[in-house]
Amino acid sequence: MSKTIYITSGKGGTGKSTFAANIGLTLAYMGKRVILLDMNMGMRDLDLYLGVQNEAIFDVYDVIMRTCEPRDAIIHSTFVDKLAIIPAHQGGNWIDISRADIDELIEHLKGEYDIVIMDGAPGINRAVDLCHSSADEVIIVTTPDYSAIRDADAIEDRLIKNEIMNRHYVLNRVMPVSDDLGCGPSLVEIDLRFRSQLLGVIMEDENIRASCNIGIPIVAKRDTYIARNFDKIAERVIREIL
Ligand SMILES: Nc1ncnc2c1ncn2[C@@H]1O[C@H](COP(=O)(O)OP(=O)(O)OP(=O)(O)O)[C@@H](O)[C@H]1O
Repeated sequence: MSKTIYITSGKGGTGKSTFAANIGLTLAYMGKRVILLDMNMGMRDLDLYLGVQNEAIFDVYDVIMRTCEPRDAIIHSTFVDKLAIIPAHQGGNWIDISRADIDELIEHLKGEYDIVIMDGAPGINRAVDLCHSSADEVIIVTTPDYSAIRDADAIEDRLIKNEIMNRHYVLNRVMPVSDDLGCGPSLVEIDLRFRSQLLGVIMEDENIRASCNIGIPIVAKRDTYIARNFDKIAERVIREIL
């Protein structure tokens, strides 16, 4: 059965799009048919991270506004044929979009893909409310900073209020030294605070930042510790979410 995952965060820049691109590609390498929807209207990055920015003609907003058919906006990844993406609009207006519009698009895509991954906007806003209600599962991406965790708490509160019970979180940009220096919360402290299940931990790594800049997701390099870590996270997605 096909599933929809919504990726969100409290604070901006925690690594949602980086995570979406890499987990999407990893799941596609594992044989799943995956489509990534960039729902961060006006702030699109996912097409850049997958190196398809020059192929984008139509986008999610065009599909929802019926300017084009979904197939016209779908871009196929060059890394593996089971991965596709619909980019976000550079402008667009969430006021024009209803929950029914998003549900209709997702239902259509679920007919052709095993997993629909929505890469969302940070913070609490109309976009988040509309998208997370249409998802089977929400993944919160946070960094191990007190500010990011406090903002992630606020997102969790909102999800709980809206009765979104299927929730995981990913801890991204972890630097081992911060524990030793006592200048950040420990992983145990963070896990105790979350009311969602831990899906995975990703280290701060310059190679991840560089891979975003060149449009080649880091997991495309299969023989790295980062690709092996994403394999483990993807196996957990398959076991606990799909
Ligand atoms: N584990 C990591 N190690 C190093 N750099 C990272 C890591 N994860 C993400 N980054 C970098 O952090 C920056 C922000 O990442 P990204 O765009 O994925 O965040 P985002 O949460 O989607 O942002 P926004 O809230 O604006 O949508 C990018 O430059 C990315 O390369």
